[in-house]
Amino acid sequence: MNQKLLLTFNAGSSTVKMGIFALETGGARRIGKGVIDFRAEPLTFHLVEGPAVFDVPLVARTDDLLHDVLEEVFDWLSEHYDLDAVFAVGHRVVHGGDLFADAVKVDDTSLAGIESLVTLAPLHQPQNLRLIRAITELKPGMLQTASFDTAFHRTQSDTVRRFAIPRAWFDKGVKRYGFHGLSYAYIAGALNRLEPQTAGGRAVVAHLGSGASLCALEHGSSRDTSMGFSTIDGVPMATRSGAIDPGVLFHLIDAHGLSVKQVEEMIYKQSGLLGLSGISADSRALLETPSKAACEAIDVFTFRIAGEVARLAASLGGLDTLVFTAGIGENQPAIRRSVVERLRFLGLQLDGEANDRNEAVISREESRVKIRVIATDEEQVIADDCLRLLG
Ligand SMILES: Nc1ncnc2c1ncn2[C@@H]1O[C@H](COP(=O)(O)OP(=O)(O)O)[C@@H](O)[C@H]1O
Ligand SMILES: CC(=O)OP(=O)(O)O
Ligand SMILES: [Mg+2]
Repeated sequence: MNQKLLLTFNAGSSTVKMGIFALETGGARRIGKGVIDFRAEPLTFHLVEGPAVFDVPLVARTDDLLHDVLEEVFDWLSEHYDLDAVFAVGHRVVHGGDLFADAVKVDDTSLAGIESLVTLAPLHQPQNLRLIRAITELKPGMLQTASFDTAFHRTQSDTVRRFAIPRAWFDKGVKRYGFHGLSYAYIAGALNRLEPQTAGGRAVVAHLGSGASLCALEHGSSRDTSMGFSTIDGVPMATRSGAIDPGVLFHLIDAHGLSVKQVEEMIYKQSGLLGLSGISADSRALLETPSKAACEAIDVFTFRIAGEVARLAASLGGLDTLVFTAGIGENQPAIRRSVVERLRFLGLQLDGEANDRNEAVISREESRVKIRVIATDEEQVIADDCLRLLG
């Protein structure tokens, strides 16, 4: 009998990451990964199968229905894998609000719940829903599960989750939820394997990708995080502003006549590294560009990240471990160096050579805080959730 397969979808703000997992005794083992890059023109499917890497330009366009894109990707995948052996599909869904404390099977009820949260994550939730619907259409009867970014943060106290606005709004759901929970769950598991006694103790994890946030972990449980009600809050990102004085938004609307939609577009899509530099949303490009604006964009980015590490350390009452993860955190030594240098006053000491080589531990022996680089794997968390739910 053919080996059973499981697919995972992780729709972020700019890419859809796919995982192909084989079912084995003991769990799901990754055998392939793909990325559909919505920033590329033409749309590109990037497949990694062991040591082999394929880059396939797609005929489908960015504005085509996702199901056209997926059909083309599945055609391509079927040359490498027996797609008839796929027994389930697991999805990352960014917002679970107060409705979902854990991963769920997708059915009419859970789908309605996911849909009711669209306005809370306009950059992500619609894409998550489009993927679920496209699979339902392309593979009728396929078992699907949803794993929520927000669920990991449900261990936070109400003090952390409250905004200082009239308290009735908290009861109506206006509160800090936190995101990137699948990534933090993976890192908490990795810290637990590395340091079984303490799971890193009081740890701050910096998830720095296109979207970026930081999380305060106490022995592996979330206590605080930089993203709050929406995926805008916290540190600046590729195209999102990060936390901004709400007075700026009132001013743009009242004094400059911008519509709420225009402000939303600006804050989600034209700000962050892109807005600050006027050059690129990709920190790689900015580090290579010798211009004042590019330098300033990186400076603001690392300044705000270091500030958030210090705030979260205060939230934890101390700091034992700092972890860098996601695209930038795992691969960009210059950004890590700049963040850590700003935190020397907290006793952080970087091993410059280990940092330049992207090693697993990049702090010096005498550093008061251990600094680690851990590659995150949100798809593994989705696959594990999916297996657990479907038994
Ligand atoms: N190999 C790499 N080297 C340097 N930077 C990278 C690399 N891969 C990704 N990045 C950086 O990480 C960002 C994307 O991170 P990622 O975690 O994949 O984000 P997301 O899941 O939010 O799309 C890119 O914009 C780029 O700046
Ligand atoms: C929540 C979020 O910002 O996700 P991503 O980094 O994948 O865009
Ligand atoms: Mg991501």
